[in-house]
Amino acid sequence: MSAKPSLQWANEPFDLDSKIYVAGHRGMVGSAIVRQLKARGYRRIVGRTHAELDLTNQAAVNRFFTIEKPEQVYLAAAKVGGIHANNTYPAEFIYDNLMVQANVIHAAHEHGVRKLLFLGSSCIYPRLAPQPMAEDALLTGVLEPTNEPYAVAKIAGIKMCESYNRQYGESHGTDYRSVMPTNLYGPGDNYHPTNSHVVPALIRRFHEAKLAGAASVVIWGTGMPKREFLYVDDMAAACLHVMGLNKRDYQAQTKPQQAHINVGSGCDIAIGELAMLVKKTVGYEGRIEFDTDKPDGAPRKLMDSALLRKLGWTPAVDLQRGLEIAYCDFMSQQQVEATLD
Ligand SMILES: NC(=O)C1=CN([C@@H]2O[C@H](COP(=O)(O)OP(=O)(O)OC[C@H]3O[C@@H](n4cnc5c(N)ncnc54)[C@H](OP(=O)(O)O)[C@@H]3O)[C@@H](O)[C@H]2O)C=CC1
Ligand SMILES: C[C@H]1O[C@H](OP(=O)(O)OP(=O)(O)OC[C@H]2O[C@@H](n3cnc4c(=O)[nH]c(N)nc43)[C@H](O)[C@@H]2O)[C@@H](O)[C@@H](O)C1=O
Repeated sequence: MSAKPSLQWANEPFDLDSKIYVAGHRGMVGSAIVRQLKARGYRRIVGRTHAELDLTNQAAVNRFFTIEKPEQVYLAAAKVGGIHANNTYPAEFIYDNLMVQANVIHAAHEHGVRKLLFLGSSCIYPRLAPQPMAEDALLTGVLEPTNEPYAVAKIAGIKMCESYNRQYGESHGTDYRSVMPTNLYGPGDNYHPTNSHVVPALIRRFHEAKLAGAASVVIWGTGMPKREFLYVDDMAAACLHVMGLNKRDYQAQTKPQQAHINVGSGCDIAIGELAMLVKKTVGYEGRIEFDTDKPDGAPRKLMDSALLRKLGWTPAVDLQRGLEIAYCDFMSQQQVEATLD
């Protein structure tokens, strides 16, 4: 076994022998976090699939922590979906997310985990928050109704991290942080035709229209809302960056007790323009139509990620390049599915 570096406890994430639990390690973000951890030489990464460990089951989560004894936790497991899924299954979105995060965060505390990273979402901010949305916009207004249950669960997750830091920071060294990702996309995304987010949904729809020779493709809503997109490997790099920040440096930049920090690309784009970009990436030549009976959701969700930039993180993959990689990923998933048929 290699010797542990003689760093202060706040730098423990750099101990490559530290045992790290990535909850949701097969999801889009969780698998990207695992790729980054492995690339940086971390040797002891543990994960469980949903079938192996249902994180809504408190007793099972406690058993897992007792057996595995992780030293750090990345909490990337959640009930996730786009505007239609959030609007159609609100009970599942609030129940599953509250249970998963309450069980994992509390079990982490009970089992002596000092470093935990919780993944929230940009939808925690009010529907009409001033743009770009800074961290202190939290709890200043009314939420977007299509995803309010999910947003309320995510706000509870942030407040759990802050509360455990407040109560146990001094006595136990508890240092739980939260990152608020903007809309993400990339390898490992969910390409479901209706329950997915806009980027994977449009990749599938334009691809299928190209194959079918369809004259037009329908985009939900007016095409006017603006969204900020971030490539998933940039998100994973941000997660490791935030986990690795020295506690003193982190707290010097954030407000007392504030545990959440925004992660965005800094650029947003109207959904109509995004549709044009995906159309070009896929090579579809027909028309685009808009179904205005479908919800638009929030008019704009651009995050102010200045804090994280100041702390040394910058994204590397722009939207055009990211969409090309995502389309290749979709094609390879299609090939795997065809092989399994
Ligand atoms: N995708 C996006 O655009 C955004 C995502 N986020 C947040 O990022 C995080 C990761 O999202 P993403 O990777 O996209 O989501 P995915 O749906 O790709 O992955 C979610 C993971 O959670 C696991 N999971 C869900 N429910 C349970 C459960 N009850 N027990 C055990 N495991 C469970 C799934 O396991 P299995 O695969 O085994 O079913 C899956 O691995 C989430 O917290 C999400 O809210 C935030 C903003 C935007
Ligand atoms: C990440 C974020 O994701 C969800 O919020 P959202 O930002 O509204 O995400 P979305 O990707 O589903 O939609 C973005 C925009 O795109 C439009 N749109 C057009 N055509 C399709 C389409 O075919 N599918 C989808 N999903 N949207 C479409 C759609 O009408 C909307 O205007 C949250 O519920 C919550 O989960 C959350 O945190």
